[in-house]
Amino acid sequence: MTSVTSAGAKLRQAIAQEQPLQIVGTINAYTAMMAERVGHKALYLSGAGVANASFGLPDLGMTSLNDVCEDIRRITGATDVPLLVDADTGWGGAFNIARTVKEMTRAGAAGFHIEDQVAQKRCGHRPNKEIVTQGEMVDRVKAAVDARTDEQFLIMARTDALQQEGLEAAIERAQACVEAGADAIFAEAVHTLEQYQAFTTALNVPVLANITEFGATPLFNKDELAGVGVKMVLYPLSAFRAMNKAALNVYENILAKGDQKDVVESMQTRAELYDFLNYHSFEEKLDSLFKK
Ligand SMILES: C[C@](O)(C(=O)O)[C@H](CC(=O)O)C(=O)O
Ligand SMILES: [Mg+2]
Repeated sequence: MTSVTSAGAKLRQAIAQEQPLQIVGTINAYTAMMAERVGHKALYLSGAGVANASFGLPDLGMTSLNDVCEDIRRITGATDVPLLVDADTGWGGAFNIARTVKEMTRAGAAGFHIEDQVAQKRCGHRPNKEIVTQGEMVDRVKAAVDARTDEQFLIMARTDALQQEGLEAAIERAQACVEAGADAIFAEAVHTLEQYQAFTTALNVPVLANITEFGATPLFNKDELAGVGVKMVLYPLSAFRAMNKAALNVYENILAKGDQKDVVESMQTRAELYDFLNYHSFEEKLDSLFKK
């Protein structure tokens, strides 16, 4: 096996090895550690996740490059698994996109996806999205490819064109992005396996399926997606949604009952928490460094 050095190289290797590669959203460093421990080979930092979880904001292009880089650093500082990052629209013109590539690489990201929505973007599964021209999207990709400091950093082009312009136009955009140097394609808000098949047949780079809940895409199984040539399956906010529901239940219970006895069963124990954190090895280090 060739030696793997950069985060980008690790992500490319994972895409080549896993069929398809499952990429799970991790909202913070600790959930990333749990995902790593149970065996996930690729992690994801969601733009919606940064906005919702870190800032209490909707996913409408209100967070900045620095906001996202802070969360990247926290996750890549705690795990060795490659992290794919949501770069939304790249936050501006060619030079801004170049900074996005460089800063995300410095923060430890393995790759990003950049999309063809207008700056005032929306969640990909909401109605009334607006997209930039194919030419402008191709320029975004070119700027990203040109700015790479780690040649293995994965540049994934996301197209939101299916909703407004239909399948053929979306595929044509994706092809233009590949010609401009995109390493992979994120086909957003796809409805059927046949549509995924059309993307994968037309493209000679890996295609990602975004299997986000309560959206436009049915919850296809990874084997169904592999069957139509999809190489990466994304679960951007699945754990976040589950965490939110669990937390809400705890808050409501404490208020209603005056204690948390009824919800303790739903909690991760202190021992489990410490295990994922390698807490005891830190304590042992303290003991050996500062023996009384
Ligand atoms: C993948 C996504 O871009 C994200 O920010 O996680 C979102 C996910 C979601 O809102 O469910 C998107 O698909 O736009
Ligand atoms: Mg997003």
